[in-house]
Amino acid sequence: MNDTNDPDRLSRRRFLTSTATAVTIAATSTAAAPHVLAKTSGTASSEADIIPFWGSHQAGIATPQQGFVYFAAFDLVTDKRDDVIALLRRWTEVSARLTQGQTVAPLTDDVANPPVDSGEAVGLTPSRLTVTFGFGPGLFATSDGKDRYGLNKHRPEALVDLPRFNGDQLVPERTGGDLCIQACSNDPQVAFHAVRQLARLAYDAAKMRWAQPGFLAAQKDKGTPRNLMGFKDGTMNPPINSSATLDRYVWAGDDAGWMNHGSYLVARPIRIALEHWDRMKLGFQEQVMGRHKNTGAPLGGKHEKDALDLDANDADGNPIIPDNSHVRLGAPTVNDGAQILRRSYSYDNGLSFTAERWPPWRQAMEFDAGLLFLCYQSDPRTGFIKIFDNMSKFDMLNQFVTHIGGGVFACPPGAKEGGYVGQALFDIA
Ligand SMILES: C=CC1=C(C)c2cc3[nH]c(cc4nc(cc5[nH]c(cc1n2)c(C)c5CCC(=O)O)C(CCC(=O)O)=C4C)c(C)c3C=C
Ligand SMILES: [Fe+2]
Repeated sequence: MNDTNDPDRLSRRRFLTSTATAVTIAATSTAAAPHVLAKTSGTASSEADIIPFWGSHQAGIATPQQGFVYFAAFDLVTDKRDDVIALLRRWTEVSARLTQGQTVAPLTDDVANPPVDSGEAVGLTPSRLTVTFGFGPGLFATSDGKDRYGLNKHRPEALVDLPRFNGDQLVPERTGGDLCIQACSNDPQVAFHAVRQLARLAYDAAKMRWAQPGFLAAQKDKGTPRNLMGFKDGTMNPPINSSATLDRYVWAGDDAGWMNHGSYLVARPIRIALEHWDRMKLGFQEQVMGRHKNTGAPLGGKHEKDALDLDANDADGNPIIPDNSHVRLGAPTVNDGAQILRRSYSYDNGLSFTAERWPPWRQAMEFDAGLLFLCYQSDPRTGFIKIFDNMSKFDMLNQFVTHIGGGVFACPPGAKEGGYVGQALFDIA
């Protein structure tokens, strides 16, 4: 297809000319939102619907979790460093607009060209849209002895390739990626729209590799949301309103060079054998998790926020919170103090044919559903890897869950207005 007939190229040209003048975004409210908002309605963007895009940290990490995510990983298909820079600039400018409730570029009446924006978010509020970018190991790789983008020596030490964990069944088509985008919003159509526009604007520089939408139901009492296993999930997350805690466990520090104020994301789609889980007795489900299902309290406790008593034994001398329960294996005290900021979403991909691995060895269409596990940390070696190494070997939960893909990504610091996400990396290199 020649340049004149390729609609993507035409809209790229129009996009580049229109954004040269169009993008000036004012900083807006920083008002804190309650955890997981219900979907908002109305057409006018109010300050409460807008999360500032520009800032020292990228939004979407220590931001109160929105109701929906659309996560996508991309492969870079260009061999030119300048194309990567242009892509990141374009993605940054457009994301800043979308998070303010604007279209990709001002809409026009030009009927001779594809629209500059696909349009499904027109009339919707941004609903606290955040767009968060990450860089996978492939951005820093060498290929055929050639440093792909001249970034090899700037690959952060913390951006390690994840080891193969016990039980991993990673599908290549749902694993890895040179770049990733996590779009979160209280409106699923807004989150989808954001990734759709950015994927389109990647043109010949990057192609989508895998994607996963997810949801997180708001509780009526604004309490901790429940995952598809029916348990409150997120109770013991480090508090996002404590900057000292975030500095310690989530943000990369002064010694991280261009990643200072950034964070590392580990993303893992985890399929849950819901049909199998639903046949388990309530008492056993609670032993697996180490918490009561109804209240979310740790076994032996009464209230959700009660501290785990890992030393408490029952009358027979057995630990009340079992040795191989999920929460014991995740607790900081058994992981040299390790903590991660979990930002996971349930997912539902419909049904798929499944041959069960347990009696009565049913073969049937089953829910292809689970948890898109997303966690942020200052260093995956002392965060996810430290905790999950043990979990993957001993956790009773492993009878019900399978890690089927994922990746690790360095999420750079936030961009200054007029700059682009990841600029500090390209400016030094
Ligand atoms: C480090 C990796 C972890 C994976 C993978 C993981 C998967 C996973 N978790 C749940 C449900 C719950 N997790 C809970 C607590 C919890 N989970 C992890 C880590 C991983 N989970 C940690 C570090 C913790 C906190 C432990 C603690 O400090 O007590 C809970 C309990 C409530 C809570 O604190 O959030 C639930 C429920 C599922 C279903 C799942 C995979 C599908
Ligand atoms: Fe967990």
